[in-house]
Amino acid sequence: MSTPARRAAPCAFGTVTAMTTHTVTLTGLRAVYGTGTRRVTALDGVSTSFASGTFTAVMGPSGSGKSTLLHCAAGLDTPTEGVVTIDGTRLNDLGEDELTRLRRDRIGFVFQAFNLVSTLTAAQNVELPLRLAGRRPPARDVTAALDAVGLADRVGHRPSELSGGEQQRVAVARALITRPAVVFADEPTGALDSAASRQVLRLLRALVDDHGQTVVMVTHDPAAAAYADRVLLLADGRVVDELNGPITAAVVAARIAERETGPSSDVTTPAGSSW
Ligand SMILES: Nc1ncnc2c1ncn2[C@@H]1O[C@H](COP(=O)(O)OP(=O)(O)OP(=O)(O)O)[C@@H](O)[C@H]1O
Repeated sequence: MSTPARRAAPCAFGTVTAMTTHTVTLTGLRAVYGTGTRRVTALDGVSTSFASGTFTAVMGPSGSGKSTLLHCAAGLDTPTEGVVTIDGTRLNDLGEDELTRLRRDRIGFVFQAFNLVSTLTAAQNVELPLRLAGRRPPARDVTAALDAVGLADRVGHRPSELSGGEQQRVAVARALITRPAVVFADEPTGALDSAASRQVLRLLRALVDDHGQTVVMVTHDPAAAAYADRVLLLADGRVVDELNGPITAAVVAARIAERETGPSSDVTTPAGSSW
């Protein structure tokens, strides 16, 4: 699957291969909660990076540290140790106000529970991050954002007047309105039926392919992970496996099953996979 980070770019002297840059870099992340008998190591030395214009799925058993990884990478949580860099900025060096600004301006969030404001219309929800930053986006920008997620005809609808899939697409439009460096999605299809899930996943995929957006998504669902370019598998707070394209739901499911029960012989792994 081609992505903007890997595309060959034309230039005055012919064609050059674009260099991969990494929008998000995590180095030696540890996250420890509680003390004494209540002490939990949620992340235990995670180092990885997310290339610009790529789609990464983060998977692993319940309690393996997926949400903690996402929250630390997004500056919502502070790791006990380690460094997070987004778009060249070290989060560790930022004060609370600067961190709030970075989250608001450079990061898009999509959560399982859409988190829309029920009294606001779709358009008002989309423009909310900019309003909170004291900016008033032109109406055409808001309409364009809703158009991009296939909801140009739902601009004036309130969340209760939209289906779950439509609400999540409003949340994706809201995540994009600031043109963020990276979109973090925490189980974005967890509350959706399979048809609505596919729409949201196709949308995230299209953002990567057509606009060079960087997307990092936590999911439990191998079918959702199959939309990604790369799958990271966590266990006990560590990255224990990695799968690079071509990725199918069957391959992801087989790799997860292998980790739980040992190798299976009935699913073949495509060349290039590297768990
Ligand atoms: N604020 C916190 N205080 C104490 N322990 C926490 C906190 N946040 C997470 N943990 C613990 O850290 C571990 C990792 O949690 P995390 O939510 O990152 O896992 P997860 O892989 O996202 O799980 P799930 O798939 O169930 O959502 C768990 O054992 C959890 O109980």
